[in-house]
This record gives sequence, C-alpha cells and structure tokens, in this order.
Amino acid sequence: MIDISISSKYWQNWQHSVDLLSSFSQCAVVVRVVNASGQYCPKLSSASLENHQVLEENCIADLANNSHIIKWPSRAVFGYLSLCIDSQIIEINPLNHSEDRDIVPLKLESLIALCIKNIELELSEIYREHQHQIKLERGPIASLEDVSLQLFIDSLKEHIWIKDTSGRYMVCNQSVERAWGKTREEIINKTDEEIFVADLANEFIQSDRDAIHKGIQITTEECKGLIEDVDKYWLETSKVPLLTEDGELLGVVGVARNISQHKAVQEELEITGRIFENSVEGVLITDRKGEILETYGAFSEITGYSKDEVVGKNPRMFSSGRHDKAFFTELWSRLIHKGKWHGEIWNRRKNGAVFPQMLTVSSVSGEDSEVRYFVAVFSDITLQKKSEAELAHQAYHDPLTQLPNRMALISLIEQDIRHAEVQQGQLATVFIDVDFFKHINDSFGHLAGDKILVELAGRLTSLKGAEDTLARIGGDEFVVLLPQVEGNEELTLALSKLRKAFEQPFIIDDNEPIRLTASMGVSVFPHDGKDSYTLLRNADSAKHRAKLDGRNSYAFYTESLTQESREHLKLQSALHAALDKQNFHLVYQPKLDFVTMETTGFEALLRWCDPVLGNVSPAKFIPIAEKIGLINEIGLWVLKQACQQGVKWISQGKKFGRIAVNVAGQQLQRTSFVDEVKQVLQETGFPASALELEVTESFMMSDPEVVIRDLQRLGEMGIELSIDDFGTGYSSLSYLKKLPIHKLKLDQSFVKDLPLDLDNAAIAKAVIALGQALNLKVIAEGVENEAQATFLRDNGCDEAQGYLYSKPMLPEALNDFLY
Ligand SMILES: Nc1nc2c(ncn2[C@@H]2O[C@H](COP(=O)(O)O[C@H]3[C@@H](O)[C@H](n4cnc5c(=O)[nH]c(N)nc54)O[C@@H]3COP(=O)(O)O)[C@@H](O)[C@H]2O)c(=O)[nH]1
Repeated sequence: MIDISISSKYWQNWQHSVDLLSSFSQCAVVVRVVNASGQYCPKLSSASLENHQVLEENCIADLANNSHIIKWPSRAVFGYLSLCIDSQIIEINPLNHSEDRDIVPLKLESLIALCIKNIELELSEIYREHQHQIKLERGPIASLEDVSLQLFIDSLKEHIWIKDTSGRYMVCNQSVERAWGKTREEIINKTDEEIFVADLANEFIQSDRDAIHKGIQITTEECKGLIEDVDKYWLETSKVPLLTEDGELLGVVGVARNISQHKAVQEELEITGRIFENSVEGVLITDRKGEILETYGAFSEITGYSKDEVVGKNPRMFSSGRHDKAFFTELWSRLIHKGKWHGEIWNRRKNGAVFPQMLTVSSVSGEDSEVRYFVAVFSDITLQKKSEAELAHQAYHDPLTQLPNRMALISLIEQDIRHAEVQQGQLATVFIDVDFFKHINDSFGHLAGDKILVELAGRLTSLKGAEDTLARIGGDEFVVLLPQVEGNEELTLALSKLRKAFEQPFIIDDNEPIRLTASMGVSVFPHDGKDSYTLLRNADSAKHRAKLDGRNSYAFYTESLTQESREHLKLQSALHAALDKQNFHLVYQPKLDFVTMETTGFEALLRWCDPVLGNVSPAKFIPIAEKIGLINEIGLWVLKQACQQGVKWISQGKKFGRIAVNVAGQQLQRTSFVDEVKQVLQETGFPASALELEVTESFMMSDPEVVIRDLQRLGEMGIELSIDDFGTGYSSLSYLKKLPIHKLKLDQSFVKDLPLDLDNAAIAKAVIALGQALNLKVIAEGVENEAQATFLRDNGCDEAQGYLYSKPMLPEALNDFLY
C-alpha cells in the first residue's frame, strides 16, 4: 500500500470531484481509504456533510450498503466512495421530486462512476510516481545475465510459483514439483481446478482473490502438506499481487514454506498444556520474547489473574520488586546456557500481595535449536515458608519464654564478636542464674516455676538495652549479651538495671509474693575470651564465684573489674541517697581581676561528704551522676543553693560580683532548663545579673544550634555565660562568634607549668588573643603560683582563679574576698 498522504495535490482534485457530485446529488459524499490492515479511515467528505449535519457515524454505517469501490490499477481496494442517504437529505434532494425516479439513480450512478474513474486515474498516476521514486532511491538494478528467474527460484527450498490473472500457473520451482508430485509440464498453464481437488482449488483461488483485493502480501492459513507420506508436514503460504511498473495486475506470486518444526513445538506445548491443565501448579508459557501465550493449571488460583488478563503481556507484571538486577541476570544466563532455572522467587499477586514461589523455567527449542518458548511451572510456597520459619523459630527459641535459646545465642555472640573485632570494641555476656530456683519448683510445682520464668523473661526484656539480646539457655539460666559496652562503668550500670528485675516480688496465683534473687557472672570480649564458648564458660564461672560470695551478687571474670564495678555500684547507690540525706554542700572559689586584684565573683563547687565513703571528689561522682540521670536533680539543687547564698550575701550588704554555677551538658539538653533557671531566680529572689553559668566547651560544640537558642534566652535574662575548660574541646570559630557568651575560661591544664611549658604558653597566649579578638573576657583557672600569674597578666589575661589566691571554701571563710 502506498501512503498517498504524500500526494496531497491529488486530494485537492478529488475534493473537487466529491464536492461536484455532492452538489449535484444533494447527498453527503464520503471517500474512505483502506489502510494496510484493511480498516478504512475517513479521508474526504463533501461540504454538504457538514451543512446537513450528518453525523460521520451515519455515513460509516451506510458504507457497507451504499459504497462504491475505488481500486488501485492492480485491482486492490483503495477505498470506498459513499453517498450518505440520510432520510433528511433525501427529502431536500430535488432529484427525489423528479417525475422519472428511475432515471435519476442512473444519472447519479454515472456521475459516481465518473468520480471514481477520476480518482482511479489519479491513483495510477500516483502508483507510477511511487515506482519511479523507488527506482530512484534503489539505484540501478544489477543485471545478472547468468542467473535466470528459474535458476534463482529452483535454488530455494520454499515452494514458489506465479499465476497469471486468469489463475494459470506461469512459473513454479523444483520444490513445488517435488511437493506436488508433478512435473513442471503438468503444472504450467494449468489452473488450480485442473491440478487439485475442487475444495483445495477453491481455497487457493479464494486466497489469490484476497491478495489481489487487499493489494498487499497476505499469509494464508496453515495447511497440511500435499504429500501424505511425510508426517506432520505443514505449510504456511504467502501470496502477493504481481504488478507491472504502472501498477497493472500481472498475476499472483505464491511462496509456501515448511513450518512443520514450528507446528511440532506448538503441538508439544498443547500436549504439555493439557497435562498441566489440572495441575496444582501454575503454568505459564511465553514466546521467545517473553510475551505470555498461555496459562494452565492453578495459574489463576495462585496469581489471582485470569488467562485473558495476562495473555500478550510480559511476566514482569508479577514482579514483586524484591529481587535486584543481578538476580534476573543470573536467571536469564542459566536459562540461556543450561535451558533451565529453578529456584525461589517472590512475585506479586493481582491483589498486590507479595508471595514466595518455587519456580522452574525451561526453554523449549525447535529442531533448529532456536529457543521458541519458555515454560514456567510454579507453586505457591507461602505455607511451606511459614512452616520452615516456624521450624527455624523452634530450633532457635526456647518454647517457654520464646527467647533465643543457647544455639541462637552462640551464633549471635559469634556475630557480635566479628563486629566488635572490626570496631575494636568490647562486648559482654552476663550470665544470670536465679538463686534457689529449685526450691520454687519443689514448693510450688513446675507450673508455678514456669510462670515465674516467663514473668522474669518479661522483666529482663524490658530492662535490657534495645541493642542487647536476652536468651534463656537452661532451666533458670538466662544470658544477656551486650554488644556495645564502652567501659566498666557502663557495664555496671547495665548490671544494676538488670538486677532491678528482682526488686519486686513475683506473684503466682493466690500464693504469697515470692522474693527472688539472682547471681550474675560477667565476661568481657576480648579480655575474658575470644569466642562464644569461652565467653559463656567464663561468665558461668564468674557467676559461680558470685554464688560463693553469698548469692544475690555479681562477679566479673576478671577480679579487678569486679572490685571496680562494685565500688562504682556503691557510689551509685550512695549518690541516690546523698541528696535526700543532705550529704552535699557547696564551696566557693573566688575569681579575681588580674589588674585590680578585686573579686569579680565566685565559682560554686559541689562537695559530697558521705558518712561511709567519706569525701568523694566531684571529678568522680559528677560523671556517674550524669550517667544515671541524677545530674539534673543535683544541678538544680546546686543552682538553688548558690542563689540562696547570693541572696544571703546581698542581705548582709556584701558585694561579690557574680556567682558562677557549673551546668552539665545533660542539664542544658532539657527543654525545660531555661524555665527551671527562671523559676529558681524567682523563688530565691536572686538577681539574674549576679549569676554566671559555666558550660563546658565540648558540650557547647556538640549541638551548637540548640545551645545558641537556649543560651540566648539565658543571656537576655541578664545571666553571664562562660565557656568552661576552654581549649580542651574543638571550638569552631564560626560558632564561637555566634554564641551569646561573655567569657572564655582557659582550662587549668594549659595553665600548668606556665611559663616554662612552651606549648602551654603558646596556647594560653592564643586563647587570650582569641578572647580579645572576639571581645570576650578571658579567665585562667588553676593559677597556683606567681610565675603563672605574671605570665598570664603580662599577656593580657583578664581574670584569675586558683589556689594562689584561695582554695574553694565554705562561705563563712570567704570574708576577705567580699567587699
Ligand atoms: N556540673 C557540675 N560540675 C561540678 C560541680 N562542682 C564541681 N564540678 C566539676 O567537677 C570537676 C572537679 O571539680 P573540683 O574538684 O571542685 O575542682 C575544681 C576546683 O577545685 C579545681 N581548682 C581550682 N583552683 C585550682 C588550682 O589552683 N589547682 C588545682 N589543681 N585545682 C584547682 O578546679 C576545678 C574547677 O573546675 P572548673 O569547673 O573547670 O572551673 C570540675 O570539672 C568541676 O567543674 C557542680 O556543681 N556541677
């Protein structure tokens, strides 16, 4: 078919003819062109079609009944010319009022014929032009003098023949002679009727007509070969009209090829399909490009799709998105090289649910070894997976508490060891054994014992850290695996938390509350063992030591750690009581102006005097208070005490500059901190202008944006802010500029050995210079001798604090510094 849209000039001519015909007939005229697939599409319509508002749809309906065929010179259908005989139009058609009604259609017919002739003449012109154009594009055709048409077609195994317009065979090749069992002489100049039985001949003649009518190559239905002695001998025949250069029809060319192999594979698939029809598995067949051809068996049951919904689509439509590209590359590579892939795959059902399948995909090849189809057989293994998971759970979990069992614990320890090795970190295993648990079973029965164990498992689960694992490895034996322990203190805290599981009694049914204790043993990787078995064994032996110590206790595998940890724990418990028992008090250390040597203020420092432990240094207990979350309470107490002292001095008419209070990072992290300070000032009546807060550099820089927001609010209240321990952290200069601070406190480690220590001297000078540049006061702490004082003063340091002037003292002892 020629795309005649290229010759738009013809359209104009035809439009003219169509309009003439329309005006004469007073009918709407439509010309429709047949496209390559035999469907017609509107191309021309007369103006009257619009004038009479005739719907195109009506015309389409009329085409079948009232159309006149327009043909190419080859007799192939180009299109149809149709008169739209809408009733409305007929009424207004003057021709209908004619007295001689018979003449009118005749006249109209000849007009239509004229119009069609006109179009057809131009179609031959178009065809000629088209052929000419093709010739130009192809260039000169090679002349093969030694190759005759006969020689050429005889060398092909396809059956080839040409028939003339009257259906007589003009040419045929040797394959045709062989296939039909006739000599050329018996074929040439004969018609199908003369060669074949009537039915077959009619079939062939009809398909010739079809090809002529459509003007394109057509492929006839497949038919059995003509020689019966060959099994499964199938042919597929193509026919195409043979045209002159002017587009005149010369005849029909026929080519038939053997498609037996293709047919055999198809038959095989059909048989396979039938086998699978009632299969409990789903079966999907695609062509070599992956287009779905067939489904069988439980396909719809499993996927939720009907066959019609998937045919013509690609199996990608079932993709769950769970497999990466590498998975499918491997699948295809196996399929191509081994002809088969078998494995588990996650696919998606029509309802969107993702489910596991056991899938086998095989390629089916023809005799020529070319892959023709892929057959996928699959089953839904959701239930199998579930029971596998259940089995795996049972294998790795304790049935009573559902906690991981010994086997799971060992593999988890091994995993965490590998992780700790990479991170160069530590991990700990805590062996927990309930003291005298046997008595519970003996006295209350095993059922009660089980209930207690379940309750205990629940308590321990809620007390362990999110990253920790709790396992039950025996009757009353539990193990907590702590994968990331930074130090002994943290471990001690974790232990004391776990011990809380035994603080409350266990209540079983109507029995009396049962109080239980446990002995715990701890081993730490890498010191106490480098593999899971050694770690567990050593934790177990540490637990035995705890039992020997009198139970309700814990022990580390390494003795020194036990001592350290117990001391730590003692401090922890005593610290909790210190606030209530009023074991804290404050001392104050003066700060002096380096030039005038007048007091600029006092730093309030916390002291803890425990009746049992004696004086405990804040350097020791403040970090513990931070870890156990007690620092907020303690910090607030210090602030209140300092403010009350300040108010007392004010009421005594004593001047003191500002009282500086240390603020721990954790305190500032609380969103309520600023309000708490406000409230203390209100409650005590201490002026904000007499308060200074010291915040450590490391905290300031940990979250500067948050710190800036809160410090700004405190600064606006009139409180002075200083950066404590300056020089030990990593201050960012850009943040330093933004922070609403007034003072830098040079850390005492840089004051030590001044001026002899050249590094410290350089740092001290730099900090002083930085303070000056940022318009901040600089105070040096830990000034112990004149040499340090002179150096600092000479280099422009503003203030000093240290034993040289005064140790931190009780308020009563500070009269010399008050004015
Ligand atoms: N969050 C809170 N922290 C507090 C509080 N009270 C104290 N602390 C912090 O504890 C750390 C140890 O404090 P402390 O033992 O009181 O030591 C302070 C001074 O006594 C000591 N100092 C002062 N002058 C000298 C000296 O000349 N030589 C010398 N060797 N030590 C001296 O320095 C400490 C002052 O520290 P700083 O706060 O950095 O100015 C300490 O980090 C305290 O901050 C509290 O209530 N809350």
